[in-house]
Amino acid sequence: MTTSHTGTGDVDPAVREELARLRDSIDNIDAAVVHMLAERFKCTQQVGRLKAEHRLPPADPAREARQIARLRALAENAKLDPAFAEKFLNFIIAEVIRHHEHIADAAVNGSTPSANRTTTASPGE
Ligand SMILES: C=C(O[C@@H]1C=C(C(=O)O)C=C[C@H]1O)C(=O)O
Repeated sequence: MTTSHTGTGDVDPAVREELARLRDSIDNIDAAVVHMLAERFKCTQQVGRLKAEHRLPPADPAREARQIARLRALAENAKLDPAFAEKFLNFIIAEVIRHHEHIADAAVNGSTPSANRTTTASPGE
């Protein structure tokens, strides 16, 4: 395979069709991932509010350890790199904990998060 193409304009039509078919599936999968993540965050926001109401800590490391062990096993069965699965879950959980900290701050201090809160930078920031 050559690497000099800048697009797919000069590629064999059969190859272009196969690429388009695969990219359609990738787009569908990406949409499913976004929708599933949105549903997950709806649930975790509810957990965050419940925790804030009952003065529970934002993070639960024991629960996280169980989730990581479970996800790594699922990834291995699915032939997905378990290290990647763990990194991905940790990335999401870090964002969830950040949300929970905001919800807890808002519960204690009103809707404005406390200015002197000490948190580490979260993914995507
Ligand atoms: C959602 C929770 O809060 C945090 C976020 C988690 C997650 O995103 O799965 C798991 C454990 C907690 O650190 C929870 O305690 O269930």
